[in-house]
Amino acid sequence: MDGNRRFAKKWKLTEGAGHKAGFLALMSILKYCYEVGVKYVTVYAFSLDNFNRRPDEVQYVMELMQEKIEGFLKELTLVNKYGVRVLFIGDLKRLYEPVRIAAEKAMEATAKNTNTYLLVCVAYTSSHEIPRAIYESCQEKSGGTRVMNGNGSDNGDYSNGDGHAKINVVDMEKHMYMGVAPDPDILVRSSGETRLSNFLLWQTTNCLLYSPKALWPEMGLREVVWGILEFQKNYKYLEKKKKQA
Ligand SMILES: CC(C)=CCC/C(C)=C/CC/C(C)=C/COP(=O)(O)OP(=O)(O)O
Repeated sequence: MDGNRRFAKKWKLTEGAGHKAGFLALMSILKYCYEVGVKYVTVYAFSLDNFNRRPDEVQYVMELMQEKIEGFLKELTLVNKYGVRVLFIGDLKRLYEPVRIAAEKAMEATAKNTNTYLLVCVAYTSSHEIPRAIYESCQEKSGGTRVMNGNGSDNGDYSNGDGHAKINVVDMEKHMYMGVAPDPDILVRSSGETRLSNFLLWQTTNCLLYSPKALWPEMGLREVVWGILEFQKNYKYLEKKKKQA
């Protein structure tokens, strides 16, 4: 969701108002996605790197998240009627505690829904997710026992006993935060940016990158429809690439 602060600057608003406008845009995009039948939507709401921003901005975004998740919890009847399951993805212990508590409540309250999935990446970066999945996979394979490697020195490897941790893609995907969802078909980055910024690096090998010029708060139905048309145009090619992988 790139461009909240630039949107604020453009309209001479406070930075916080830019983030609020970003949240409103998110709500309308989610509604359009629901209407056109997108089953999985993943949003990059706050990266681990975003914690390095000015403390007052971090606090503002955390408070905004808390307010919105708590508001969401008050609408559970409607949420469950539409069958929306919400999952917060990332190193949740890095969140401000009230946000983490509200996020955990939202996950628990929607855990049985299967109609549509909203994955909210918070305190997330791929460069945290991938090494963590390697570590967890190795630990699982070695039964959590730290063993000596081949030359007898304990270098911190987790191994199955012969000096090598035998992990594969299936092990890794089991331990990825994003293992709960299929790989995305389209990655939308607003503001015309084409950098991935440490988002879903493992999951986007055969994914279409779509980068509309609109700043995130300006995103609307036009961008959703255009993104889907772009995907349809490239569908056969992307499917062929997936099969070759
Ligand atoms: C509950 C829930 C999902 C809440 C979402 C809250 C929200 C809108 C978070 C976005 C924060 C953020 C770092 C946006 C990126 O724009 P930017 O600040 O990097 O803007 P810039 O690219 O113009 O600098």
